[in-house]
Amino acid sequence: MERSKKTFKVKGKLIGGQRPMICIPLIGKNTQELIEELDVIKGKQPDIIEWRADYFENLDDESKVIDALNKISDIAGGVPLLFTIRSAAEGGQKIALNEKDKLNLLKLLVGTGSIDFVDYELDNNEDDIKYLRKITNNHDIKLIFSYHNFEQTPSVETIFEIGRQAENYQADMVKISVMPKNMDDVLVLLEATQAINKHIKIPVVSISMGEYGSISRMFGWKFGSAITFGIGEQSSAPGQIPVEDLRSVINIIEKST
Ligand SMILES: O=C1C[C@@](O)(C(=O)O)C[C@@H](O)[C@@H]1O
Repeated sequence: MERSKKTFKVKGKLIGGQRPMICIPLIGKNTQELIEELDVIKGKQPDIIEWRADYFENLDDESKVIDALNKISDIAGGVPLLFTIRSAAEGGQKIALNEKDKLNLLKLLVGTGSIDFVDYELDNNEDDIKYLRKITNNHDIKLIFSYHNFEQTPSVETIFEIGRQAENYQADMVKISVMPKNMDDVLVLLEATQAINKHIKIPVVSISMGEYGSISRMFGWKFGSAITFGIGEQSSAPGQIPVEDLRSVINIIEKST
């Protein structure tokens, strides 16, 4: 496979290399739930843990967020932490913060040194995207620009352009998660993944969601997807499969190819 893209390491984990990283999302709504979830998840040895903070019921209370983050970071130990407040428009929970509050919170968290990556939707305002790139760069935190479509799978060309847009905004990676209506759509996502992997210089994470798409979570990495999301305790998106199954399939494919 042609590989002109940049890879990078976070806490010793190679992102964008030959083997996909397994990420487990945390979706607890309070600190206690997060700790319990994390205890289970830690035992499953994820490469990355994602805190989907849009599920956290006290997101509008900075001290509670910092307290939860400190606890998560302590328990996670050396496992890289991805911080995501998924927007409601792209499948996240409704939150009490407006975009300005959200950016202020992100600025605060980026300065703590406890998170390794931030995910932010490409659909956001251009000034906000550039601002977030600036503050994450200042703290050497990796930034993922993402796109989610729970309705359909856009064309290969449109998905490719999303990758290009993220690269132009100087993302460290691009994440694209789309809903297929049939297996043709799954192929569209895989073809676009391969094109981005070949021609765009940042690692791509791609997901075809739902029942049709769940196979993309198992072998999308062979087409260039750098991270796959699996269920540790609870699913955070349609079509996710348990991490144990994901790891078995990846091992089998790796052994036989
Ligand atoms: O963007 C993604 C991908 C995802 O939506 C999935 O389909 O596995 C799961 C989310 O938690 C994560 O933020």
